[in-house]
Amino acid sequence: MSEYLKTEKKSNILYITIDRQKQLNAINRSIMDELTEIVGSVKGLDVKAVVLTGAGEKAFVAGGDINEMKDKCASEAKEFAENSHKLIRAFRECPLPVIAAVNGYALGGGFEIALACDFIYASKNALFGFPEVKLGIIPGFGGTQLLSRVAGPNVAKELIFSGRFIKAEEAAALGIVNKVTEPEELIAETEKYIKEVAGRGPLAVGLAKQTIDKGFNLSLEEALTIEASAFSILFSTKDQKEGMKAFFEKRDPEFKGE
Ligand SMILES: C/C=C/C(=O)SCCNC(=O)CCNC(=O)[C@H](O)C(C)(C)COP(=O)(O)OP(=O)(O)OC[C@H]1O[C@@H](n2cnc3c(N)ncnc32)[C@H](O)[C@@H]1OP(=O)(O)O
Repeated sequence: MSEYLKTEKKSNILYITIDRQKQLNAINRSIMDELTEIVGSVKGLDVKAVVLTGAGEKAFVAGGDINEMKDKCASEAKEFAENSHKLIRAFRECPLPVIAAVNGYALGGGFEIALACDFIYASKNALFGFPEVKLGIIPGFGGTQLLSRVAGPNVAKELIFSGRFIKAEEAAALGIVNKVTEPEELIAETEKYIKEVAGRGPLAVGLAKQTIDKGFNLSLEEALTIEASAFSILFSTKDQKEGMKAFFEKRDPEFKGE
């Protein structure tokens, strides 16, 4: 594994920490590829959620590695951007909730990988922005599309055209961040949420994620078809029988993910 990626399994959670603090956790190609591989292989692990975070207090990720990008020609840049999109797909296909716990700078590619997660919890000291236009480029790890989908094209245009940084509270007001915490409470608050989800039916959580993501860009009619199909699949699981039985027996369900 890359010296810049740390993984730890703790209380039902897989923590992935980007740890390249001298460069404010800027991500290069090998970090991106390994991150994609790790997220793509969580299925076999006995965990309920994935938390992606940055080491240290200063940055989540201060962007794609500018040093690595500076001499690329157009075709190399295209390949680089397309490769990074594999990470977005890996996050989407992961059957578990993937939460970005953002501390400090989440800029450019860092903001993009946070947006590629299911949602973002951020500490008060987090700063989000797309400074790419200051470098003469645009976001290329999916940011133009992901931010538009999360906060609307008008917000995406305002932030991307200017390269302006926004604080966690403003990002929350725009619907980009789900929760703002004190810096020292970021991980504890994220864990509190995951503890809540851990008691729910894992197949239901995974299918809810897929249904929301798949349906989001379709017409309402097409999306409702996907929902009906996912809903019906759950009725052939033991978890559904257990969940409803437990309701009438006035006890907590014991889901097995079957
Ligand atoms: C498709 C994706 C595209 C992209 O993501 S493009 C990149 C988008 N991100 C940026 O443009 C942000 C670049 N970084 C900054 O503007 C600044 O940093 C900060 C405002 C985040 C922090 O400033 P300060 O506190 O003064 O720290 P410092 O001395 O600039 O940074 C510490 C070291 O970290 C390196 N570094 C920071 N960000 C990146 C990066 N994105 N790529 C490569 N290196 C980076 C610096 O160069 C420096 O290194 P040294 O100590 O050797 O001078």
